[in-house]
Amino acid sequence: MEQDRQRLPEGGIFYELDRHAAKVYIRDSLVRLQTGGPRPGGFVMARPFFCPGRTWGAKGGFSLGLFQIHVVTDGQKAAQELAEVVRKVAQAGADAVQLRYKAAPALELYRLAEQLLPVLDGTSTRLLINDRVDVALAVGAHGVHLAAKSLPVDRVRALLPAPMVVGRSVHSLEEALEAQRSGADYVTFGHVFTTRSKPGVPPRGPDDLRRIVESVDIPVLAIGGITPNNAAEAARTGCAGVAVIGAVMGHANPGAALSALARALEASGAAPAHPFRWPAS
Ligand SMILES: Cc1ncc(COP(=O)(O)OP(=O)(O)O)c(N)n1
Ligand SMILES: Cc1ncsc1CCOP(=O)(O)O
Ligand SMILES: [Mg+2]
Repeated sequence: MEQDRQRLPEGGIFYELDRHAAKVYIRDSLVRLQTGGPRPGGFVMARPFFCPGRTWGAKGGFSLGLFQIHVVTDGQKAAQELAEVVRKVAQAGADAVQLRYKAAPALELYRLAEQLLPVLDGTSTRLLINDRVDVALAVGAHGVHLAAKSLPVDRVRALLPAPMVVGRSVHSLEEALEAQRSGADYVTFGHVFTTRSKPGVPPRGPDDLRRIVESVDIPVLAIGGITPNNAAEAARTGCAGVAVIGAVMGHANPGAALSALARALEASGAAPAHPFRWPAS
């Protein structure tokens, strides 16, 4: 942040930040304001590139970058193609890529993760590993996402250093409360909307998502059938963001798909009830 500073004639300092640094700065400042933490050191101005004519902040809609977008891999892509998609979504500002490849042996998952970490270098996108705590630790990922049949959250929390996050998929209020009691940093609830990943299974819907958001004190991500068309509806439940497979991994232009989701979340005018906070690494 230091290298691009200029003193303004009006007083104050102008920092030209790249897109990721700006997003992280704005988001952290807003979280601090929302949660009563120390106030940000500077006045933050954001140019609303996606919403011309709208002045953010005027009506409490200043929520740029508060919503998480986690891209979950679909386990179908070859390593080279996966790395390319990950590069694109990281450049577009994805908060996390979750490597989910349930059929892969540990070594294959490890090699994939090892290949993805340098792709994320210099971006604000974190790497999470689905289920395999050993792989997450061995490769130095930013955290682990636990499934219903994964190891218990409290045992995993005890194994991982504090900067590594532990997330857990939940499918009911009881599971969400249990995950919170056990020390999960966040939970994911779904499937919220109809999704090809769960053919024939009725979605749980945004009302159930809202009940969970209102019952726990940790961030809740929405998953299942999330697209730019329904992301705002999810955001209005107070969830902390979304996790997606198809809308991004299945898109011909994953970067553009990620940006479309981000625009839809921000344009909802909603803010997370419990914003997601990544530990300092
Ligand atoms: C962020 C996120 N949320 C939910 C899931 C789904 O979890 P899954 O790996 O399918 O595990 P269970 O549904 O069996 O608990 C995910 N992978 N990521
Ligand atoms: C892994 C998982 N868990 C609940 S829904 C889902 C799949 C989400 O995929 P999509 O974003 O394509 O609906
Ligand atoms: Mg599942």
